[in-house]
Amino acid sequence: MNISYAIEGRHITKKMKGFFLDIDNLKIPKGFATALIGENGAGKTTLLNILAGIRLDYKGDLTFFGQYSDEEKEDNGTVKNRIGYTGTGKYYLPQWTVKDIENISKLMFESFSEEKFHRYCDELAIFANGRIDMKKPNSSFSDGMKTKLMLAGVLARDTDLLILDEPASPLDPLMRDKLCQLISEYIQNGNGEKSVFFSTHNISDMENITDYAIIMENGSIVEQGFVEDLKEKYIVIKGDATDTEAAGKILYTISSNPYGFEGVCLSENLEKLAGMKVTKEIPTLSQICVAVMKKNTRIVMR
Ligand SMILES: Nc1ncnc2c1ncn2[C@@H]1O[C@H](COP(=O)(O)OP(=O)(O)OP(=O)(O)O)[C@@H](O)[C@H]1O
Repeated sequence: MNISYAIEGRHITKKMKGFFLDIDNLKIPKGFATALIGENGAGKTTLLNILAGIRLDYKGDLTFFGQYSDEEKEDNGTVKNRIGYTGTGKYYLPQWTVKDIENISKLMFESFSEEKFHRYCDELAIFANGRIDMKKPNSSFSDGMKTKLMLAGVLARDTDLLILDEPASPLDPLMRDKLCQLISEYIQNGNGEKSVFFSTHNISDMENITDYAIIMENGSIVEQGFVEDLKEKYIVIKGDATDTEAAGKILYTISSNPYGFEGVCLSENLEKLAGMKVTKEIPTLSQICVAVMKKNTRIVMR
């Protein structure tokens, strides 16, 4: 597969008190949905803020759309217009009404379409009665509604890259499903040119639309790849209690009870389990992520 990249990063570092972001090689493939996964405090928001241009105090080199450096992105409105961002913080001021958000978005972004904004407000069920209340202030929306309003705002523009920081977290299950549908449509309508990079703790909910996954731990990337490749690299193993101890020495991660064990194994180590009575399963992305996070976490897991 000939892959090009929406974002490439080299030696991205950012030092904060008690935390060091240190990413040697970052690649966000173009034309795909990439999930950024990691435990609390791993550095996901810090990284996304650097990529979105919210945080500029970092070291390293970034290239956007295969040609623009980060400085060029900051100086070049065209590049910024191609990127949409939603965050977990206060992106729209509390006193802004929906009309203000619409007017300010129109001023800031050439491609912002009122018609699309209204359509996405409608699709995302931002207004309970189905009628858009342009006078409603941002402060009067619930957290989920605020996130949906931000999503309607970015989707109303003609962008090539969406950077979404935990878009699913405040959404109800129905809206998570809707979010997946919208991300999927965005990628599909882009003919290989549009990409989405989102962080999430809701791996199972977002698994269906995730093409590429990046797993972070303590400021660094500890695993990344296309989901289909990761599902070949790792395998789920289940076996009897009599083999728990021996399997524990081979498996990547293991959990056990008096009846048996379940764990994740690197496929390349599978032959080392020869002689044990085990069953094998293709892992879900969620199982891979939990295994990689367990393996790399500094938290003591019982
Ligand atoms: N403004 C700041 N000043 C000092 N430290 C900060 C600041 N912002 C974040 N940090 C620290 O940087 C580390 C990474 O934080 P970050 O918000 O990027 O993690 P995260 O992976 O997004 O976490 P979560 O999943 O909980 O949202 C944490 O240790 C955090 O305390």
